[in-house]
Amino acid sequence: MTAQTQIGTSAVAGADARSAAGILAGAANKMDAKQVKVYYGAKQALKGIDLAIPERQVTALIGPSGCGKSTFLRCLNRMNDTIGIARIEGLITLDGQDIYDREIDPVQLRARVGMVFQKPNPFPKSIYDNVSYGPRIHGLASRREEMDEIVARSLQRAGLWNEVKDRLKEPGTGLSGGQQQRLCIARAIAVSPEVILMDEPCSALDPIATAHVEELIDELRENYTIVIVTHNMQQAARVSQRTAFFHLGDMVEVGDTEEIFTNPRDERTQGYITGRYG
Ligand SMILES: Nc1ncnc2c1ncn2[C@@H]1O[C@H](COP(=O)(O)OP(=O)(O)OP(=O)(O)O)[C@@H](O)[C@H]1O
Repeated sequence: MTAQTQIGTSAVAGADARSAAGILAGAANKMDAKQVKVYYGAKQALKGIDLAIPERQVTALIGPSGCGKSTFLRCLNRMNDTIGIARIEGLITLDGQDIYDREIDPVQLRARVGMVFQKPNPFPKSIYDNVSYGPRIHGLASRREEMDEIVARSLQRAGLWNEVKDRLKEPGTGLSGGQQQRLCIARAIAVSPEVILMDEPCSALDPIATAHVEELIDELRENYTIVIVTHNMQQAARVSQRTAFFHLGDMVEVGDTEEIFTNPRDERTQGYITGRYG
């Protein structure tokens, strides 16, 4: 990252920086973004985002279409590296370590910072193979029984085990949309990530499947740090403890979700959450 030296090591910042970022006392920051700017060619999509991601909480990113939420999310596990014209400046740390450091292998990083996409995207493989794929390439199981154990545990954690335990050899693509999304969550969990990024994970799901995934997100935060992009304000209010409001490439404000929804400081946030625009 080019701007790293100017910015210095912020890492898991001290109490002052933490309170400046609005983080509750006592909650450690799992990730920290300082002055993150993203350009797609000549177009600037993020204008210098400062945002701390507290550990074992759900942080929701909200804001009107095109404001840069997905771009920011993709910075957190270097998915933007795969977009040729994307250029990133600033500093992002995971447990205090610069994730854009030359020493960091993006594949290993993405095992620690997993991602669930908007449209469920199971591989054209069996349910079992969908979940075992990551552990296999990362060498997490040496024997078949160990892999069976990882697959079962991941599907249980994703709330899907009871529905699929008798059909693990069937294709993942044969499941319903909501089940496919939980399969993708199981696949993300299988490599034991520390952070899970979710980009509008319920937008392709019906209300019942959405409720299922929301319950799951609530359970997962016991063990994982979660960042979710959502257009659904009720969803942000239901599942997250922290909410950050993005607007035209800026992060306008961040705070406790309840505070953001009941007492926003900035009139742009207020306009958005009351439906005046977006
Ligand atoms: N791959 C890309 N190439 C060029 N421009 C892009 C690319 N991805 C995003 N952008 C642009 O960057 C800006 C931010 O897009 P981004 O998808 O991050 O916004 P968003 O807030 O997630 O939007 P939405 O809610 O509609 O998904 C937009 O102007 C978008 O057109």
